[in-house]
Amino acid sequence: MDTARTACDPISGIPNILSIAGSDPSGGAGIQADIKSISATGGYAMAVVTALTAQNTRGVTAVHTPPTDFLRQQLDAIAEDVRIDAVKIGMLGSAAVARCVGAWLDHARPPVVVLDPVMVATSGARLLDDDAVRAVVDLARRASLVTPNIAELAVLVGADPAASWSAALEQGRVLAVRLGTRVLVKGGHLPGERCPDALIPAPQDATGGPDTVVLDGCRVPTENTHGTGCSLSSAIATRFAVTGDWPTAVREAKSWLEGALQGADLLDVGAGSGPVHHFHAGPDPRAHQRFTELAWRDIGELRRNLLELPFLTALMEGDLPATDFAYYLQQDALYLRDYSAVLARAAAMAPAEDEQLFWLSAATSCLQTEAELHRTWLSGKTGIRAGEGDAGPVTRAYCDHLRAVAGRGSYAELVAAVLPCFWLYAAVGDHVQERVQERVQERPQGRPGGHGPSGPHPYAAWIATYADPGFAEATARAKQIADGAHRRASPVERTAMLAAFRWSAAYERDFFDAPRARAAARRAPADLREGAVLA
Ligand SMILES: Nc1ncnc2c1ncn2[C@@H]1O[C@H](COP(=O)(O)OP(=O)(O)OP(=O)(O)O)[C@@H](O)[C@H]1O
Ligand SMILES: Cc1ncc(CO)c(N)n1
Repeated sequence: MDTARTACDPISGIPNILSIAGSDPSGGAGIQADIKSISATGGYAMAVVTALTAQNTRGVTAVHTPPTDFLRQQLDAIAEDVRIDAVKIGMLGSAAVARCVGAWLDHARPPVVVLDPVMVATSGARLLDDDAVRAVVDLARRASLVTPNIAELAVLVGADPAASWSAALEQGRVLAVRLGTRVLVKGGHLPGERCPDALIPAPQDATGGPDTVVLDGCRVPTENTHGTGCSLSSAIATRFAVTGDWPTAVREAKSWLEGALQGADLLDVGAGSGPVHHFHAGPDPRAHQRFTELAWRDIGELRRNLLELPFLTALMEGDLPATDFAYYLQQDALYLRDYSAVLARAAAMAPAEDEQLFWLSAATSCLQTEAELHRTWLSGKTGIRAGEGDAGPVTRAYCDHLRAVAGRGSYAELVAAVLPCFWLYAAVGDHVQERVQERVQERPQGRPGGHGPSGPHPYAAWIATYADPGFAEATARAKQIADGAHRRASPVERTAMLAAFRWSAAYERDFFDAPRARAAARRAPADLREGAVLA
């Protein structure tokens, strides 16, 4: 399976996770646990049933396995319609079922597969035929990650169960080599105060790649551990689909499971080993994540594109055509007037006086900056002439987007929409400052236009404006306000916040590219074919 992928990028920010597993009607393990785990850790859960168990917290009394034809029909029905971001596989029960799932994986090729090689329930009941072990090994070779417990690890390497953590790690390394895939060794069944897990890289990763990552954890004093393995593997699949990084996914899933174990005794389900509390953290895991972290990660690629734009490179080099610079400044002045109005609207919607004051003062600063742009840069003194006075297509689209969110969005959504103008501008400023500082020190400010290779940097004075500490402070405060609004927001609002942020970030990038796009459009030859519309 593909392992070097990045996090999925669905519009909603919610990946689609498919569990292929057995049913536990008592709800603590199997697909029932998977659906709860996936939902609790930020995924959209789907489930294909391999087998039905008659089971409670004390044990399994019967297993019914529907025909594999029907299993394949369930799998195909999903794959034909839904984008699958990750698959988690649990109880397979028999060799025929394992082979059927293997054939479907070869056909559907989902990007990520986490295999929990379920053999025995926490209660001690067997959940896999003896002759099915080979078929599970075959399946495990197609997985991105395999998560056996101590007993399953021993069966898979054909040895006695490890009695110590170091013996378990050794068996994990043997298994990773045998399967050619990464393995999570779980310490849940070893004695001791600690409950460590270890992520062992696939052999091909290990050469120059990451080393084994040990994730320590404290043992939660509870008897209610039914379904921990199912819950953990589903949470890892989900967090990997969100973050694109295995150690991060395991760390986040393990920390979430620790909370679920801590909450387990609050539930009152059965007389045996009861289930963990999947929703100990509330219904939406994003409530516990910072918006700024989610959003910044979300626009990672866009940020890289932005910093590589020819406009910025030329600005730093000092060979940006003066006309492009003038166009940028003039569009910025037009933008700031609208942006100020939108910030004033955020002030009007703010739930508390300190936030109201912050947005009002930001709105005022925008108008002052706009006036300053005209006075200092666009007045003719600098040799820059403001071209025609209309808003260009990017300015227009960006302002329309902001005004639309201000008109129909919530406060949280509006805060997310105005944030990239602070944050990305500050990021561009840091980047440009860093790159040109040395050169600017050597060659003090000069005027745009005619500078020789040894002359002063023509944009030094402009670049110096990026270093404004007041702006950095305002950016930090805007981020803080966005995080607070996200904590208080509903799940639907949180999704809208991310979308609004993403759109604004894309317009920020396009804004810096607009002078080049405009110049390129001007240079494009007219279409003189018959029937073409002449401008
Ligand atoms: N009492 C506990 N306190 C903290 N973490 C635990 C505890 N018991 C298990 N874990 C953790 O739960 C996860 C699942 O481990 P475990 O070895 O119990 O899986 P499993 O045996 O496959 O589970 P299942 O009960 O579903 O068969 C691991 O991350 C492990 O470290
Ligand atoms: C259906 C099912 N799958 C997995 C396990 C392992 O906990 C279980 N007890 N039941």
